[in-house]
Amino acid sequence: MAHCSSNIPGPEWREKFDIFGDDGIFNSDFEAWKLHRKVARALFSHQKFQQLATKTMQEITQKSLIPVLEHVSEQNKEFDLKHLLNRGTFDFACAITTGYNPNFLSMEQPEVPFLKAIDNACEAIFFRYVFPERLWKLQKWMGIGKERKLSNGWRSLDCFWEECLSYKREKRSEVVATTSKNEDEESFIDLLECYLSGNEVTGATPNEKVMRDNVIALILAAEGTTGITLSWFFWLLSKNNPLIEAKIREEITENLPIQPMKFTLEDLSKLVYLHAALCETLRLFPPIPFQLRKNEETDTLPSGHEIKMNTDVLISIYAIGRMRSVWGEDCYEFKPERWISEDGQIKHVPPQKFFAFNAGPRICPGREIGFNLMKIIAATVIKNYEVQILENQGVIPKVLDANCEAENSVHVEHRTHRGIKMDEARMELQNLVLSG
Ligand code: HEM
Repeated sequence: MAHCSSNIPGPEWREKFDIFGDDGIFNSDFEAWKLHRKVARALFSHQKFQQLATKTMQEITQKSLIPVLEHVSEQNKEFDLKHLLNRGTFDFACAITTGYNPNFLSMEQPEVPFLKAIDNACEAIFFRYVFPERLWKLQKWMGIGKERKLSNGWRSLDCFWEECLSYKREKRSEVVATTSKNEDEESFIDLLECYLSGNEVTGATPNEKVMRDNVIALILAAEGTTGITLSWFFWLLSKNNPLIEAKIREEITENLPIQPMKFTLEDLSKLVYLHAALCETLRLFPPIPFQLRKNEETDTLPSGHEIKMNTDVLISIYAIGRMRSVWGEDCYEFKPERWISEDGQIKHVPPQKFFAFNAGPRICPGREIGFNLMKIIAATVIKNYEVQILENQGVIPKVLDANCEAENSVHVEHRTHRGIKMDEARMELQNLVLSG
């Protein structure tokens, strides 16, 4: 197989995902990307960052999630779980990135323009892929349709960034002014703190655009993935055999302390069955359902297909998770057992097969943090509550409506279940879309 540079997003990707900025890890290539990648890895493995992540996870479950769930369960109220989980994971992502927990997961449920902006942006970006370039560029120029929503979303992201930066600067000047530093704050670092203090993790303070783009990228990377995976997880549990939920509950009872619900990372590592159920959720509903890459040189795929230079290669992660040839005849079934080896541990599945975290040089560096966060939230909910999904509401992944009426597939969240069980031929086709 010839040299393949398909880990490079390329200029078209950057143009379509412009809202996330040219100067962050998501949209950069080559040397610039290598530098951002090095920073991300150094930060995620830093002890003080990991302490911040663990402390934040505990705080969000104790001070925000449990009070809200107590309230709704006492009142026997129906509520939007996805909404709640997105807020919790957003608070988490914001705290580890900027040191600021906006407390959007609270009884008050304040408006979150950032989340709305992201939703609108994703809709508009999808539209940019589905419709001819000239059409969306015209809309952009005229400031109408989805492009208008996108530019409003852009303003919300920038406002949010300004808020985080002012908060951080104020905090830092308070610390300098009082000289009596708060022990807790002194012992943790977040990305913005590293940038502003010129910490060895990030090096000399970069310009504001680099900070903005990477802070937004990290918030998106952590929030947009974990919140939605947890929503699918609870939905799959309620739709499938109640024995799976019972098994998870039993595992939690056996391995986690009773009160208070304070888990260590070691406790979490004992939750093998829960881990397996989360992997199974990610296989069936990967929160990043496709990847687009640009080929720098003419290349040959393992299937024998030749792809010409500068070809867009669209890889459907969603389809790979549902192929019989990859996962077997039972590929549509929700079976945590497929992830557990004979000695009761999680099986190693190569990333080329389990693609939810990507594979190769751009593989997700936040996988462990993501699993820990999801395990804490899932364990807290399952141990204390029973989640019942309301009947008669269709649920379908937003960007994957098989019939692909663009308006509906992006606007409508609750619909009949059509489109999820697509046949394999269609999957194979979706798996590789080549355009010259
Ligand atoms: C369910 C959890 C998660 C899933 C399924 C997931 C999946 C992915 C995928 C598929 C990519 C590749 C995107 C691309 O190249 O287009 C990615 C990249 C990335 N993820 Fe995650 N992610 C998760 C959680 C997290 C968390 C919690 C963090 C941070 C704390 C994180 C940080 C990142 C970063 C920084 C990148 C960019 C890496 C690069 O371009 O080199 N992720 N993730």
